[in-house]
Amino acid sequence: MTDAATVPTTESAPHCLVEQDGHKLIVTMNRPETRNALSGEMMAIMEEAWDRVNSDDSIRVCILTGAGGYFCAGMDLKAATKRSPSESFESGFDPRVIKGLLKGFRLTKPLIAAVEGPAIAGGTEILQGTDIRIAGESARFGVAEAKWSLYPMGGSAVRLPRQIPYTIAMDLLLTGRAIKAPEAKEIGLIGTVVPDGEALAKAHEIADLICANGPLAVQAILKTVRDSEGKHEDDCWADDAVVGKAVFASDDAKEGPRAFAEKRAPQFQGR
Ligand SMILES: C[C@H]([C@H](O)CC(=O)SCCNC(=O)CCNC(=O)[C@H](O)C(C)(C)COP(=O)(O)OP(=O)(O)OC[C@H]1O[C@@H](n2cnc3c(N)ncnc32)[C@H](O)[C@@H]1OP(=O)(O)O)[C@H]1CC[C@H]2[C@@H]3CCC4=CC(=O)CC[C@]4(C)[C@H]3CC[C@]12C
Repeated sequence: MTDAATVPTTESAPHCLVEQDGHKLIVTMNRPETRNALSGEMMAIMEEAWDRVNSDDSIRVCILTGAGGYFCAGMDLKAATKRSPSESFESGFDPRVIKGLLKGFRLTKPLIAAVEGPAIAGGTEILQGTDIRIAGESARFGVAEAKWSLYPMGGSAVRLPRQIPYTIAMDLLLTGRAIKAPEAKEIGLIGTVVPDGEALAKAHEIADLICANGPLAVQAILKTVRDSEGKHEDDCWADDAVVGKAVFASDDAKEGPRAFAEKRAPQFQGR
């Protein structure tokens, strides 16, 4: 496996690296000289990676990280000076679905974010499409778009107030100020703070725990959580039962209890 901190960082290097390590797919935004600002190329590679996560049964969990000790500084603001920011919407780009940023498109496998350094604007926006979020203690988060009279088109005006308390979401969205990892954990934007430089290792540790679990159970839990978002709980139980019964009917659901009784690690096949 390539170490993201040692990958080539010239403009000729791919803007995003995708590597499979056993059942894990690691997606690394790779433009460290711009703090991994999002480019069209980077977004296209991420879109392909998300399709691969959803379609490849050998992938059980995905990790999203950034090269060089940075997560992502959002849209490439310098590139945006070369033409009117709104021109991209005139050339067929439909912002109702921004797959690269996981807006209007969801993964069927868990996505873990490993954040070091800045995760600003689009960087904090894509974070909101991840399931488990780990950050080095000096990582910085914020939705800076309003500072440049831009709009958080990655979905934050809709998602952020659903993911963290309303008044804090409004403070972050309207001021554009950045917060450090301990505060981000306090408000529930991220789940775990580790010493700087250890976010990726922690993400692998958590990914390994998930990979050892029954993949059908993991994906079913994710599906129910996603499908029940925003619904009254009484409107969820019918689907919850269908999804749960399918997991209980699987070979893996026989293997799990058998492994427990035989005092050995289960060998799940995903069927
Ligand atoms: C619409 C969405 C989204 O909602 C909009 C945005 O994301 S707006 C982006 C706002 N970003 C910021 O405010 C961050 C700005 N940067 C900073 O504040 C700081 O640099 C930092 C805190 C990140 C780091 O600080 P440091 O002190 O550590 O480092 P610093 O010295 O400042 O920087 C080091 C060098 O890095 C350069 N740098 C940093 N950030 C950027 C940046 N954002 N862009 C360019 N360069 C950056 C800095 O200048 C330094 O360089 P030097 O040379 O050393 O000076 C949009 C989100 C994704 C968009 C889509 C992306 C793909 C597309 C491509 C197209 O062609 C069409 C459009 C689109 C589809 C596009 C559409 C909009 C989005 C969906």
